[in-house]
Amino acid sequence: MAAPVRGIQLTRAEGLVLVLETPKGRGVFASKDIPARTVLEVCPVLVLDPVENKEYIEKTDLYNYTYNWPYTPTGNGKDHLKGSEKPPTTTQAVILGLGSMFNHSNIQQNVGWERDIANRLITYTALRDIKEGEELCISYGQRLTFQDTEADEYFEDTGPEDITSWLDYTELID
Ligand SMILES: C[S@@+](CC[C@H](N)C(=O)[O-])C[C@H]1O[C@@H](n2cnc3c(N)ncnc32)[C@H](O)[C@@H]1O
Repeated sequence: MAAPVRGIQLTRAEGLVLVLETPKGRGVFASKDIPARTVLEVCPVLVLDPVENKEYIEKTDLYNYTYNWPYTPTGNGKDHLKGSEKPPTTTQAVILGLGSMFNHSNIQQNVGWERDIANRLITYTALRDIKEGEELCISYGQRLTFQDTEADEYFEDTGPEDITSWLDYTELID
């Protein structure tokens, strides 16, 4: 009998489909009801060298797919960004698997994610019960690199009385 394989358990929940043409490009949707707290996907990540990221990746479309990731300086001085005396403590990471396909929503965020720094993984989990047909969305935060298709809805939802949201909104369209 073969020895058991030791490794990290990878998960992809059932009931996830990739829809190719949505107003946000491709997106992940539920093809069946998904209960809250379901682990949707465990994604390995590729942590980028900060200098390579700055010099190359940031100039490509991949820039729109990377996540912030902590960086431990090598100590060899080769990871200093141009003009900086100190090595960076953060870099960017490319998320493999379905992780890179989750679109952003401020108003319908239903997926949370957590970094596992030591194992270079991200785990995506359902934040609430998700109904068949819903898009699965994470929040990218407030500083977006594109025009949010839901920005108007977000504004209508929060209203100008809510000064914090108003400021967030103006930041998005700057
Ligand atoms: C990580 S990718 C997500 C997958 C992407 N839709 C695709 O087709 O490859 C991020 C990109 O998706 C698009 N996107 C994500 N959320 C969006 C939103 N709320 N409004 C408009 N575009 C969005 C933007 O083009 C963004 O740069």
